[in-house]
Amino acid sequence: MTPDLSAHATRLRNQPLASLAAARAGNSILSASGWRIELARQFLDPEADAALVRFGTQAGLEQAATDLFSGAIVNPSEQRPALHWALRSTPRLEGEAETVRQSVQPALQFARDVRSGTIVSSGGAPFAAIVHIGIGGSDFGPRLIADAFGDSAAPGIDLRFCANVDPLDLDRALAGLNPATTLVIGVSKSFGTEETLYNLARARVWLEAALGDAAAQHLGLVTAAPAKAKEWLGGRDAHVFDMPLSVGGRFSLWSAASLACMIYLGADTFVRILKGAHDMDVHTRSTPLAANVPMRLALLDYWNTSVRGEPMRVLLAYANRLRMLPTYLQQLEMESNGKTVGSDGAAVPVATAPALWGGEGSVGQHSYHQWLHQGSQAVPCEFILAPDRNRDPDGITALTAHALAQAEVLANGRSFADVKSEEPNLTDAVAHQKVHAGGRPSTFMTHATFSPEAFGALVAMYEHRTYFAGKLWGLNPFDQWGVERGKTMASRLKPALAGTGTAADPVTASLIAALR
Ligand SMILES: O=P(O)(O)OC[C@H]1O[C@](O)(CO)[C@@H](O)[C@@H]1O
Repeated sequence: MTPDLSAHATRLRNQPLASLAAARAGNSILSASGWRIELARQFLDPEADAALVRFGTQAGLEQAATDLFSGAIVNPSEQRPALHWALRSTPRLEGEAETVRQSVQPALQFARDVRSGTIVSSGGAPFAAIVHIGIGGSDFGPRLIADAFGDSAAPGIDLRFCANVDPLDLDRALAGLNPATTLVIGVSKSFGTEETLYNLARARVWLEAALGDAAAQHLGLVTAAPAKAKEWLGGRDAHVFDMPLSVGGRFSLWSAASLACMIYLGADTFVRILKGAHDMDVHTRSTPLAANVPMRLALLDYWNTSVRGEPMRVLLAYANRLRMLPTYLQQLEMESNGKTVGSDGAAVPVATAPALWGGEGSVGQHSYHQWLHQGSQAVPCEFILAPDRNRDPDGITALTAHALAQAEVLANGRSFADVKSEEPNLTDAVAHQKVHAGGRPSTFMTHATFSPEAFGALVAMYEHRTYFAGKLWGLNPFDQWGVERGKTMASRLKPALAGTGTAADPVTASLIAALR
């Protein structure tokens, strides 16, 4: 961290956020793809902003963009480029990037064929249900898309998701479905994830019990490991789709991994999502740092977390369509930058990715907003206000008013004097309990006409932000070695759970003894 940045942070730390914000109201706006991003309520002023931009330039953010979009090896520990952006590129590309771009087409065509009735169930009836089986990046993205635009889904198709190895999850997903008209889609980039293989095996038994060999027509597999999928099929047939190796799981919602959504929502809606994301790619690769939305937001993350020491960021999605976005972004940002060792193997000298949590506005106001307003931590918040404009105007006005009010009160607070002047009959004891300290910084994002394109652009913005933030921390945002140890240990504990082995750790051993 440059002494320059920490000096600015110290200088601004005790300045009232309300006055800092008032001085910047309306002139600290970033915009791209129809998204307007207000940064006035951050502990920043023009000097600190300029210092951050200088820091970003020195850190090579613009070169990082060139590296990403030129297919350079930006994932050194796995020696891979990160080509998720190619999946949504409209212009033709070269080499591997073009292969990645083309990889979406077979899934889109399959979706069109299912919707048109060209592809039907083994008995000839149209598919009436889809069960998407996958976990992590092979689940959160498709689930987010399906939930965000489910109101425009094809009538007559019931889409269910299953991720957990808890058998109840699949039982619920299959409950009441008829195997004869159900399509099971298994998504696993590695085709090696225990939860997904467990659920897929059970689903296959469910299909085969009813359909015998015809079950193959009811099974779709999306993976970057076709050989493993073939082995798992054991000579059976199935619809198999490619998921490029150069696309990280948590960056894969643009790929065939979202086949279930392509069928459920229609290929056209999915193509609109890709178009919006591509639009954000064009902004990201062509806009100088100072006005580059993902780069500036990555610098803001570095500022709040590594310079100002904020351990978390709270995402408040004031749009029912985006109610699953916080969960999706938890994986994207925390699995990407939840690390303390750089891609060079050295310890990173500053705090890295903040804990990200949040939920749907205004629902969260009746839950954790009490903590946000009067808790002992003043955490940075991020508002996304993007309701459908063509719905009941009273509701839209109310939602908008609540989002604006929350951001204002978090920043400006409410003093004891304000409380007493507005509610003079209160006892001092109660009046003090109504004081809001304020000083809670926030970013406020709005979009005039939320749409599949706006959605695509938003998610792509977060992807690039995550990449650039990883760059500022000197991390490799595309690997996730930290998830492996738990998986290894889980398989090592199974013999002890079965009573045919022992657990090395005494606490685990006593837990197993109690469980058995
Ligand atoms: O798509 P796969 O290979 O089944 O992996 C699922 C998820 O598991 C992880 O590897 C974490 O365990 C994620 O990165 C990934 O999205």
